Amino acid sequence: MTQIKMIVAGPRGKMGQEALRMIEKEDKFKLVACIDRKHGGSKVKDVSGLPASDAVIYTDAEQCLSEVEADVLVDLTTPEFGYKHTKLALENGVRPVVGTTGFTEEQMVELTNLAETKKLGAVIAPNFAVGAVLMMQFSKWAAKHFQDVEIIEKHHDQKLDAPSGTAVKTAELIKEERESHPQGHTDEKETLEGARGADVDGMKIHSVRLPGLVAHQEVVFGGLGQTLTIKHDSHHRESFMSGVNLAATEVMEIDVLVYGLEHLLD
Ligand SMILES: NC(=O)c1ccc[n+]([C@@H]2O[C@H](COP(=O)([O-])OP(=O)(O)OC[C@H]3O[C@@H](n4cnc5c(N)ncnc54)[C@H](O)[C@@H]3O)[C@@H](O)[C@H]2O)c1
Ligand SMILES: O=C(O)C1=N[C@H](C(=O)O)CCC1
Repeated sequence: MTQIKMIVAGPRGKMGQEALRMIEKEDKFKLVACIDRKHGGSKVKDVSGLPASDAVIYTDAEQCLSEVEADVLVDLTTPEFGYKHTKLALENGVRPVVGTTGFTEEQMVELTNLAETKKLGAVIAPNFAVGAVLMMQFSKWAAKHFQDVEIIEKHHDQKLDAPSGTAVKTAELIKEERESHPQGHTDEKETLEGARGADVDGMKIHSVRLPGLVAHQEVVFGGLGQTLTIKHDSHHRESFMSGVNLAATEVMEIDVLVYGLEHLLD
């Protein structure tokens, strides 16, 4: 069996550690290197808490992606470095699988064009949990029948970006079905700035950040005499790993960038 050779960026992070455990368990994957801010030149197995792998850690992403023979980069870092790593991967013929959220629209367009030029598969998925992908798809469907909606996303308090990538993607999917219009009372005034949340075409997004949370979202639709709430909870980061596994496998079969795991699910 030909193994898929993987680089993981952000191996000591909450998601990075889960990804290393998932890769270690799967015969079809082989960890060949990691990109980290620390421990350059060390082996993964020499860093406390990481699996027993001989893969070498690089602090220079460009050096790693140009020197190491790899098929896939899994990026689980920060918006700033995730973008840089994804671009470097594509420039060096490595297929990116990106969980990092918070990319701008301009960055998404640039990366999509770069993948097309290079004829390389790439996956950028704001949420790798299958339940969250279904929650987003159900919300798109519900938006055909309910025009008024608010999104409440709740995450742990170490998250850098707001709103979450999942909330942004959910709003984009709903926009495909919902006529742009203001919601709430026409004379509505905020007496405390931000009280009504962020605005996307009149629909509102509210971001909650608290210790104890992992990743949660409620999409609340309102109609005459009824509401519909579509809710998903990730209680553990293991919930994302079947999606990372699927993306790292399927990215080898495509030659364009896809945004969202739904493009790879049956
Ligand atoms: N798509 C999904 O399903 C999903 C799920 C969870 C988290 N996320 C996203 O994944 C990212 C990581 O989340 P997390 O909870 O693991 O965060 P985290 O803060 O626990 O981990 C981030 C890691 O990135 C490392 N890092 C930062 N800059 C780096 C650089 N230049 N080179 C290499 N490593 C670098 C940090 O040292 C840290 O270990 C975030 O953007 C988050 O929004 C996505
Ligand atoms: O922990 C995070 O950060 C998460 N971010 C994703 C997002 O921004 O949508 C979703 C899963 C967890």
